[in-house]
Formats: sequence, structure tokens, C-alpha cells
Amino acid sequence: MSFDNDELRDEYPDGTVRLRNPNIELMDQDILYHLALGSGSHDLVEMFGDVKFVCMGGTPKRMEQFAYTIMAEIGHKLPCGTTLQDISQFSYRYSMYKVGPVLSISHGMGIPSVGILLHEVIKLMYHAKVRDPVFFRIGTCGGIGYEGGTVVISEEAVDGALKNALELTVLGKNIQRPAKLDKRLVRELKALSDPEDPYDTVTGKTMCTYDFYEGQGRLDGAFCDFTETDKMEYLESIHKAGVVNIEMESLAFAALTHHAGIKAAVICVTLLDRLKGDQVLAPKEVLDEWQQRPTKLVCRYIKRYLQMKGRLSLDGHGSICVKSPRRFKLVQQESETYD
Ligand SMILES: O=P(O)(O)O[C@@H]1C[C@H](O)[C@@H](CO)O1
Ligand SMILES: O=c1cc[nH]c(=O)[nH]1
Repeated sequence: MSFDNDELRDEYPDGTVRLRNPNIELMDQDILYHLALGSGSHDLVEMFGDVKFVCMGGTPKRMEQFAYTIMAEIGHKLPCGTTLQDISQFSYRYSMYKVGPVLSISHGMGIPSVGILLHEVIKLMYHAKVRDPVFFRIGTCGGIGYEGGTVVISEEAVDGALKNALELTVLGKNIQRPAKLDKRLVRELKALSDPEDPYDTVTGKTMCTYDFYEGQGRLDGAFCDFTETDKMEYLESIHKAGVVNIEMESLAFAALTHHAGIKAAVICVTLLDRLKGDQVLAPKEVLDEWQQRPTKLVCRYIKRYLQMKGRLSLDGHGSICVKSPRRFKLVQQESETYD
């Protein structure tokens, strides 16, 4: 596993997530309000200490489906007659599912929503003493020059003015956080795309906006003060600058994970080519199938990682096995923890 931000990796050599906030360890307890969890009320090490992958996406449904998909892929078994529990159900904000070493969490729409979640999930990683977690955003986007159904792995995130940083107003002053993503992770994910996949998987710059309509140059919002010519000039200019897709979370996702020294990637599927239109016209069943595509890539990455770590392998009969340093058993037979 590599890190682009080597400075941070040197600073925190044991791989645990350290907070850039001295106040937290002085507090009696830390209430992760929007997750319905707390360091005083829950044994976060026991509950989350084995987490390795944190996968986020906009909707609770997508992330519940992802949790069931990854469960089947890694052969994780639930006790008979049980279903996955939404751990953050009583926050009434986000949904969170845990499947072995994988957390699947909905982040809602836009930078403020994903930003609040990232603060609390990064603190959760810290309280749980998780080592070297990898964060993924599994999302949807508008393509720039790419048809609907194309998978885009972000090389970096830029704002609507092509700035590669998240701007925040803190105590009345504007601060900027670089919105960097892990380059090696981009290459590893791209290498996991299969030539047999019936769609393209591409890499490039992702533009992140604060709005779906005017902010993304749409002509079909409730308001529009520009012409179609203005819109096309803008979209062509960002296309020329290397932007391949537009969505609404990557800037905060890249900036906050980078600031915490956490390796992260953004993988989205395009719902339309914005050079050809504004409205999302694909039927619901098609949209549902497209949304599975980034998920497949992330599943391949997680399975590959677990196989390389010797925690997941195929036995002589083609069944998935989960190994631990102390034991090796068929996961089909019982529920597993990854230690
Ligand atoms: O992960 P999702 O599908 O929520 O990402 C994009 C960006 C906005 O949140 C939303 C707009 O439709 O879709
Ligand atoms: O065009 C689109 C489609 C999905 N999400 C966005 O933010 N924009």
C-alpha cells in the first residue's frame, strides 16, 4: 500500500489514524452525533477495530445493496435468519452497514453532507484504532465527453473554477485544503477493469460543484441566467482542461481524507454525457444497473486485497475461504471476523 502524502505517513508510522485536533483526546467522551455512536457509549474498538475499507455513496439504498454485494463476494455469513443492521439507523441522517472489514455508509448529497460524515468517520477510525484504512466513494456523475454507463476513476478533484483544493471559511477566514487522491490506487483500480466489461472505465479530473443545476451549467433548473452557447463554451473549456466528469462530493472527499493521511479513491458512473444534454433520461432499471458498475471495481479491489493478505482464498473446491493468522476456515460454515 502506498501513500502520496508521505509526510503524513512518516508522522504516523503505525498506520493508525491520528487526528489533527489535540482537543479530542482531552474530552471525556466524543459523541459522533450524526452516526448515533459515541466513544463513551459504545466499545468502538470492539465494534470497528477490524475495519479496513470504508465505502461511501449518496443513497442509503445503494449502500445497503453494496453491503449485501460485498458480503456475497467475500463469503461473509450472517447468523441464520438475520439481516444486516443499519448501525446509524437512529441518527436518521446516514445509514451504515458493517460486513467484516468493510463499512458501507451513505453520505447524502453535496459537500456539507459528506464533509460532516467524513469528520465523524475519520474520528471513528481514530477511536477504533483502525490501521491504514482505505476510503472509497462509489457515486454517480455527469460525463464530459462520455456516454451514460461509463465508469470514471478520479485522478484529482477540482472545483467549478478548476481549483484543486477545497475552500472552507473557518473563523471568518478562507482556508484551502488540497484535494489530492492516491495516484497508485487510481492505477490499481484501473488495472482491475476487465476488457470483457461491457462498458468503458476511464480516468481523469473530476469537477465537484456545490449545485446540480446552475453550478453544473444546466439549462433546466428553476433559474438560468446564461445561454446554451455560454454553457457549451464552459463545458468545452473544462473538457479541454482534462475534466471527464462532474459530481458533488469529490472535493471534500479528496481534501479531508488527504488531510487525515487516509488513502482514498472516487469511482463514479456517468448518468449522461453533459456535452449532449442536461436531463437524466435513462430508465430506472438502466440507472440501477449502471450504479452497480463502480461497485464491481471496488469489490474486485477488496477481494484482491484480502486474497493478497491471505484472508480470502479459494479452496480446492472453488469455495471462498477466509484465513486469519491463527485459523483457516470455510466462511460458508460460520460467521467470520478478520483479525
Ligand atoms: O453518490 P451520488 O450519486 O449521490 O453522487 C452524485 C452527486 C450528488 O450527490 C447527486 C446528484 O444527483 O449524485
Ligand atoms: O449530471 C450529474 C449526474 C449525477 N450527479 C451529478 O452531480 N451530476
